[in-house]
Amino acid sequence: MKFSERLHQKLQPIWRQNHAHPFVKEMGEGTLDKEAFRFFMVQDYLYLIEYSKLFALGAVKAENVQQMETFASLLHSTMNEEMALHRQYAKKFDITHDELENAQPSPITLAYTRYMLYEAQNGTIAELVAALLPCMWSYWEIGKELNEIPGAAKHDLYGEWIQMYSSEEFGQLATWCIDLLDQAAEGKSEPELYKLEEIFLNTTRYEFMFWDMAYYQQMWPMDQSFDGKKR
Ligand SMILES: Cc1ncc(CO)c(N)n1
Repeated sequence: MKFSERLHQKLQPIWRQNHAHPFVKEMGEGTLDKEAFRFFMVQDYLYLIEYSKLFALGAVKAENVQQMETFASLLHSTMNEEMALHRQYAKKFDITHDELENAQPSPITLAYTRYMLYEAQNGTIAELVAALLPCMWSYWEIGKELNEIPGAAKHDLYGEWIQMYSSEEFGQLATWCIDLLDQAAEGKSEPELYKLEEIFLNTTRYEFMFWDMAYYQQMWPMDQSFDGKKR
């Protein structure tokens, strides 16, 4: 069995909780609070900036030119295609360039991105990919699942999101990451594979917390007087 299949099987119960999160469900039904989605889009934009750096680090740690090309393509697609979706939504929501530039990460955005960056910077290429794979893979699965709901992909607000993440292009990126992990896990010992599982589990957990953070629009609890603007 491929390592990715083993992970997928083992973590099914936790994986399912991500799909069942009210944010995801309500996006599919078209009933999600607009403000929660706006909050999500801003935080996800900040998330993707840091996430892109994992691909850059992947290119540095790549073990051959072909892997390097894959990471370069992933970096390019994330910054130019996936983030284009966020810029488009920003226009729809009247989120100005200034607001996006000055936006501050929520505690979960900060914790999640820094955790991934820590593993990417300090770990092997396999650990780097284990950290980023749940992101790509779960969004692709969620996109496809929501796309099955009649009318969901045509929804005024959430339709474009569903179209993006259920697209073949996005599926291709997710497949590349799955293949990268299977390649990198080849020949590894059980303790090393266990470490990969642990990282994959942690970012899967963070995925759930990211939905939760957006659904409840959670920022820091006590510093409303600090607006975070760069002066
Ligand atoms: C939090 C999060 N996870 C995964 C993706 C998919 O790239 C995303 N855009 N945001």
